[in-house]
Amino acid sequence: MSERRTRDAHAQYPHDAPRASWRRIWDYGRPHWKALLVGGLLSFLGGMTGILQPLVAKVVIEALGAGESLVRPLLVLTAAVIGGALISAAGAFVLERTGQSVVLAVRRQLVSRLLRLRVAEVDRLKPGDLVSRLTADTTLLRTVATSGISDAVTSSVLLVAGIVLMAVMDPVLFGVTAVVVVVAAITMVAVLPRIGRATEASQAALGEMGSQLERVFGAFRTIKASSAETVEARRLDASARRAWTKGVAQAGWSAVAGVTAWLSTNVAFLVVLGFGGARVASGALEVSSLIAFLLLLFYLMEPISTLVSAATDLQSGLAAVRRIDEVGALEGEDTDASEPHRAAGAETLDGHADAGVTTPAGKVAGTRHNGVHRTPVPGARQPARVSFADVVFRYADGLPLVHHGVTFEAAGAGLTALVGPSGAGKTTVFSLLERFYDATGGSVSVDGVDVRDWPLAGLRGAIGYVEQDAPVLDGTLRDNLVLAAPDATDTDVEEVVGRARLSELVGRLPDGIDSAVGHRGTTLSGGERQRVAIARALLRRPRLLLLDEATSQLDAANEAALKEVMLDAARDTNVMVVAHRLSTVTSADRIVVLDAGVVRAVGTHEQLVASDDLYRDLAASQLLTAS
Ligand SMILES: Nc1ncnc2c1ncn2[C@@H]1O[C@H](COP(=O)(O)OP(=O)(O)OP(=O)(O)O)[C@@H](O)[C@H]1O
Repeated sequence: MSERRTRDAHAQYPHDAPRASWRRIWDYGRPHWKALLVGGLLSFLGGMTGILQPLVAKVVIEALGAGESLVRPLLVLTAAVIGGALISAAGAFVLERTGQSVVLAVRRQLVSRLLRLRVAEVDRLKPGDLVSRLTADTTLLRTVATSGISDAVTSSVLLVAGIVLMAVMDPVLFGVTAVVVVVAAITMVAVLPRIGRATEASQAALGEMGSQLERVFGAFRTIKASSAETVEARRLDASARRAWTKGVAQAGWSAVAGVTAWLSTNVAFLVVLGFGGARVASGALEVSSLIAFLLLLFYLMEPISTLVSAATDLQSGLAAVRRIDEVGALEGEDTDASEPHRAAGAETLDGHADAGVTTPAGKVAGTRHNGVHRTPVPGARQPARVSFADVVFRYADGLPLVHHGVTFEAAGAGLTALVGPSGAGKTTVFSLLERFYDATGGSVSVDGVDVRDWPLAGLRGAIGYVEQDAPVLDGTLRDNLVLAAPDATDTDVEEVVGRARLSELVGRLPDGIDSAVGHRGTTLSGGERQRVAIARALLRRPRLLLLDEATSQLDAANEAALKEVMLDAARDTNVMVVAHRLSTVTSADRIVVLDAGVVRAVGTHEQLVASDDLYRDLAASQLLTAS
């Protein structure tokens, strides 16, 4: 059951995601190799002082037997103990600091990657799971990519040094020890991969819990209103239990690894004591040599247990790396989308009135897009020309077609309304223009150039988009307004606040435009959120303004006022609206009637009332007649 769940979680990610390997963990540590080397060396030196102690102890015992002064060897021993502790502590700090740096670097990479994912990818993934990959999985990497690596290396070196010393000291006793250690090593090889698998399943269960939480808090009021707290708590509890079960399995296997290491050294200790004792009794071995051998074995316990926990951590790290790399294998957008808004605006504000001079990807002759952003020319802003030519589209393989060959033009300034029944594919038209998705067939073009040939930043910089549910982000009202136009001046903001009829709201809020609006704008009404979203889009001074049901929650007075704003904007901007309320669109310059993924008619309100049955029915159902 849980195996299946883990597989389900992976099924959303590409199958060609790289399999994590030890080398992959090293990839994370490599940029910090100098710090790793210093930290590793310090830890190694600290460990070496420990391993030298049996040799010094041998000297002390021999000095005791010979009646010599113990002061010197004891001073050396004390210096070795204190010095070793200090050196080990310094090494641990350097490694821990490096670990934090590794996590920071991975988180930065992941954040940048996540924000550049294609909308299509994010639409099908669970945000809670992505968040857990960014937080919990990167945290797992912290110790692994640094102290994990250095512990594995230093403990191995110490172990080898100890083994050589033991073999030199007494080959017979070493042979006895080796038998025990080999048995333990075989057990380890069987146990360690299970720790990795259990960790991965446990992390996946955590991610699932994050998704459930995100689901609950995304619709908290609905859950309350549906009295669904208990049911939802049960679902969350089930995820928590799965995480617990996997965590316990991981702890169980780690315990097996730990006890194997402990038993092997202790059994070896006892065997050496018995066997060595007999050899001392028979006169084949000096007492001091037996004590030194036993002490050496004793001191090797630490590198052995460190090696085991490093191997355990590395297995957990592999699990984390697999989950992080799965995000890396998701499809991202063209990197140019990260260009600053100003740069994007500069290009698009130049104005591309003439066909052929627009050069989004340098494909069309004329003014080349060569990375030099010309200063915007006031008044030179030209409305965008939009054209859909036989566009065929489905959201994903296996899903039905949404557009079956959509063709229409919306060229230049003016108001174009997309109307039609629910599910006809109106919002999808906007998603294709913004390149959230790419057409399966046909061509979507802006200014005569296929949107796929535009630099993304340039394309999106030309568009102001108000989504259907007018999202408002946590932050202040000002943060929300300048989101798409960070360089807007106070005067610009004030002007747009007035145009979007937000002045009264700003006057009422305790800190005016700098008041916090709460998570998802919960302190605002639905209509206020829509006006904020419209103001945000207007502030960008777009050449193409897309409004998806942008006035659906406004009262009559505000709707009428924003209709004026829309018509005003349409004088020098290509404004496209999706509206169910035909009152919003009667004055549109052109109305495109979409039905079941095809354009069935284009015309003005009067023309369509006269010529198109579906439009006439839509108009009649809203008590509208041609004026
Ligand atoms: N992300 C998506 N993944 C899969 N299918 C989707 C996705 N978004 C929309 N659809 C489907 O595509 C079809 C068209 O959706 P679209 O949102 O474009 O319709 P619409 O005309 O805007 O509808 P409405 O007026 O109800 O908003 C619908 O059948 C919808 O279920």
